[in-house]
Amino acid sequence: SSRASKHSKLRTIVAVSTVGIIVLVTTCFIIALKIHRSGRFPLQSLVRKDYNSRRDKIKEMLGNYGSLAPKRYTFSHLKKITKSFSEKLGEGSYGMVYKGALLNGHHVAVKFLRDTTGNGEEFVNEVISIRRTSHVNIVTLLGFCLEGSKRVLVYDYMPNGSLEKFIYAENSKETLEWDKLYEIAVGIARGLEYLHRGCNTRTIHFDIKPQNILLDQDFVPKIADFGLAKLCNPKESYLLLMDGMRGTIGFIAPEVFSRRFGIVSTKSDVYSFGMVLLEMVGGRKNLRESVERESEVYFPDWVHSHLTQLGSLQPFDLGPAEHEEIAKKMATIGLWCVQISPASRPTISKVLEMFERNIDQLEIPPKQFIYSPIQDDSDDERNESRV
Ligand SMILES: Nc1ncnc2c1ncn2[C@@H]1O[C@H](COP(=O)(O)OP(=O)(O)OP(=O)(O)O)[C@@H](O)[C@H]1O
Repeated sequence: SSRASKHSKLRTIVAVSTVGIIVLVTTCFIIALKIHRSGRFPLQSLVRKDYNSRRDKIKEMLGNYGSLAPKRYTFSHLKKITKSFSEKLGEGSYGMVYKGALLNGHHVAVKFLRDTTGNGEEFVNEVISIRRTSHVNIVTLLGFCLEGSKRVLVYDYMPNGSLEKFIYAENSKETLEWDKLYEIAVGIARGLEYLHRGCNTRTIHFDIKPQNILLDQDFVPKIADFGLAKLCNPKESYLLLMDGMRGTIGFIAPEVFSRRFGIVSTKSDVYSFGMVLLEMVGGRKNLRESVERESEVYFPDWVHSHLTQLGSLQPFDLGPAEHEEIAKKMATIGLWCVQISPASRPTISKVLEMFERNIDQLEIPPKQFIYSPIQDDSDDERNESRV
């Protein structure tokens, strides 16, 4: 019987302690819930404080630039102005691009960035710097959206799309006249000169190619995708650049790939610009591809030998003499820009000077051997920076 009474005592103790623990846990839960509801829960206020201080910081950063600051859009607003992202303009290495119309009717291109780097403040800093890079030949960034992991840029919409469409046009309606092509070439060079010399910080674009030259309603060229390499994962962007080279051979300057020097400079942009010029000359009649396919001659070499041996660009059917002059001028400047050694290439300001001259005042550069080893001209490059 003493064992039975011990058992019953033990059961009582266990029951009482269980009830005690349940009461204690419930009480703690109710107290925590009350504090939470009152908004005085310390952890919650810490999180809120941090969120508020980041929001205030971003507001302050934008406030410092007054009307020059990029506009901040909410995601729901972007959804509304793009009619729930219904009109896709395309997809590039940085993400999807959709067409939208602001409430005042102004058309915009809304670009979703994927694989972005840095925190919100770093993102806003870069966005401010892109916005401040303002020039008639650079696509205008109007604003951005930053909500959680969503990072979106809002640009002016360019109704004539990219230069690529016109260079390789099959349809004669989409072919641009030589004087228009020439104006576009000069416009791109002006935009590049601004990036290299005119804006607050010397800037290398890294990815000048016809797809990144957009045309407004009057065919004024605007350099696009400027500054994005800094906003998105750099490793990824670098790999994408390499893809770009494979896809559109020669647009990335050879030194960008040189593991030996790893040096890029404003002259790397000049190289890409030269390739764009040559594409404009050769692509207009879709000649480049047929030259390379039929003769296996690298197109810049083909242009070089025609200019030096024949003094003309036959078999182009260039029409009036002034067209031939424009084509020869663009080709000659293009050849100077694609010199293998960055030191032999002109600066972009020099390129603009060359555009001012007559064709007979322009020398044809020495022939280049694209596969020859790259010289170490790192001393010549005062403006260089490392990849
Ligand atoms: N501001 C804009 N106005 C009109 N169309 C645009 C604008 N920005 C981009 N697009 C179009 O959206 C598509 C995707 O552009 P995006 O710049 O993202 O990629 P891309 O330049 O084609 O390729 P990559 O990013 O690899 O250089 C392209 O067809 C481009 O012409």
